[in-house]
Amino acid sequence: MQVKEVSIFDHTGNRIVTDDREISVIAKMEDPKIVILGNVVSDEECENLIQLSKDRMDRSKIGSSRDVSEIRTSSSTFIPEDDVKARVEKRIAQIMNVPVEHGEGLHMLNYKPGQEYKAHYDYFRASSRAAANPRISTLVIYLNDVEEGGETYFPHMNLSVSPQKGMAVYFEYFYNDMELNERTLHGGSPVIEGEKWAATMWVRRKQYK
Ligand SMILES: O=C(O)CCC(=O)C(=O)O
Ligand SMILES: [Fe+2]
Repeated sequence: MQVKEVSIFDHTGNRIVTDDREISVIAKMEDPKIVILGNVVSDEECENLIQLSKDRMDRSKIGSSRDVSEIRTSSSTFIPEDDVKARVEKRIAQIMNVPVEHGEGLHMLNYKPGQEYKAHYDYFRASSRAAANPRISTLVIYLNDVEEGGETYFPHMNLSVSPQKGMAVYFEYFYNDMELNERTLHGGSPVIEGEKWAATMWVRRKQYK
């Protein structure tokens, strides 16, 4: 008999009650656990997070050595310390069921039409230095509605999640069965019309900050 792997995401029911907000569980998949969540952040928080990072993204473009990677064509930045960021990160920690110090901090992504994040794993290679404190789970929060494209897709699961303002997708990849981890291959498909703003939280097994 196969023993079921343990998930960190052990919430039951249709709602996750955090200190300051009720998150709704829209859909859930097992092996690997992938959960679609609603009402994760308010419209105002979405706008605040975008505002906080907008200038930084713009600034990063002024630098001449802007990395052009075929894997990730979006622009990105870690958000500076701020009350809204702290509040949202605390809530995320409760949703992801890990101490806030295990999180890497909200990472903002902005995709313009044609920009994408090709299929990848969020976990580190076992041989990498970072693997001493591995990533174990991810939450991608959508901060705006995208007219067309920009889905988060999981090719091995035949699953694609449409970006909707305030919603999020959770997945984890610390399983003993490596095949389950490999199923979390995912990407952000190209934005076709409009633009996409998202915030990612990658979580480590041990304290990170
Ligand atoms: O933009 C997305 O939908 C995916 C983002 C992602 O995979 C990441 O930030 O690691
Ligand atoms: Fe990713």
